[in-house]
Amino acid sequence: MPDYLGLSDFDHASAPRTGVLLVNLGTPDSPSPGDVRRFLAEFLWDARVIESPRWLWWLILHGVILRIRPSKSAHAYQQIWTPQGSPLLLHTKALAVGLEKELTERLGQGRVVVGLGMSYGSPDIPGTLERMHREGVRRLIVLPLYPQYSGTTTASVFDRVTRTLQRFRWLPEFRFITQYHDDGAYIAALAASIQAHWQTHGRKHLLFSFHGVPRSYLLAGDPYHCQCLKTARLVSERLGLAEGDWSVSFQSQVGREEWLRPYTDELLLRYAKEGPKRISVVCPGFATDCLETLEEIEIRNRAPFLENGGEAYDYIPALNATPAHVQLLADLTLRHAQGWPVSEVADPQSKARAVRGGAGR
Ligand SMILES: C=CC1=C(C)c2cc3[nH]c(cc4nc(cc5[nH]c(cc1n2)c(C)c5CCC(=O)O)C(CCC(=O)O)=C4C)c(C)c3C=C
Ligand SMILES: [Fe+2]
Ligand SMILES: [Fe+2]
Repeated sequence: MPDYLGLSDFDHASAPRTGVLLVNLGTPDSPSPGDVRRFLAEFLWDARVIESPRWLWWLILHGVILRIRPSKSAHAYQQIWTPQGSPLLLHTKALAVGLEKELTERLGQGRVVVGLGMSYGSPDIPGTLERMHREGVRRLIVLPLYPQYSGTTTASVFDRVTRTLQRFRWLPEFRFITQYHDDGAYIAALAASIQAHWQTHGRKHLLFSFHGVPRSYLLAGDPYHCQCLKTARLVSERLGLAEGDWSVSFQSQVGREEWLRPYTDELLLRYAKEGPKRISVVCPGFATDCLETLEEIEIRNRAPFLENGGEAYDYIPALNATPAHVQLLADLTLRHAQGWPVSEVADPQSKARAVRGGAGR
């Protein structure tokens, strides 16, 4: 018999609340090889991330990758780990706290709950959704923190959320934000953060580096590549950049398959030798700083660039929990909540009815 999750102690006088589930990729519990291995085993087993035939991929993953990669990645994580934990988790938590505060100021105390879930690792999506359900969330907006849609990330969030909701007896109304790559406030926030960075560090050639995906996913219809290019173009236009002042590349390739090109590390080496020799790198696809920005971009790519003829290299931080980021996500969320009675209050009569006549709602 199915055992659906229900609320047998439901308080009929409680007001329905709107919930926002913020989702990010996830991160290991610690930078130890064991914890990194557990994280990679979950992440890289996701068929949205690696589309190879399951049996073949299982052999490669367990026979090769999980024997080699965890210690290499653990070393990288150790370089960016903070006393409070993983940067990705810290920034995403701060963003969730900021968003709940902002939405509470706009909608009123107790109307909205912001939960945080990670696709892989903790806090996990099922645990957070169950908590939000118990806290009275009857309308749910899921906001994956991926401005550009990709099957590898956004759709993976959808799979996890809907798999969890399939176990619920009482489903919330449900909206899912698939992307915000050309949202005006997102573009403006990126442009303002680049402008502010240049005011202190000087203006340079702007390289937009996005996380890569296998090129075969683009050819199969994933819109990610187009959305990355559009984000970069809109930010450049907003900054008033000329064509030669900016470029786009893709980072973090894994394996031997062809990924989206040009590759960030190769392009930087070419720029170091041939120019432009003064570069600012920005990574608009990452809502928060993480291993891929702090280790790969800020640390790992710097020395090869400067040792091969590059003259200046800076990394412009992600939007993280800045007020501009909180505001734009609050605007985005409320736009997607349109038509919902977010100011709905508890029905004072309903408890009496419930006590007298059973389920009186
Ligand atoms: C192997 C396939 C991978 C695909 C496809 C992929 C797509 C993808 N990833 C992000 C965002 C992040 N990825 C991060 C780490 C990371 N990514 C992969 C592999 C793929 N990503 C690996 C193996 C790792 C772990 C680190 C490593 O071993 O290199 C992170 C950072 C996590 C952290 O803890 O800080 C993010 C964020 C996007 C946006 C994306 C496709 C669009
Ligand atoms: Fe990744
Ligand atoms: Fe395209």
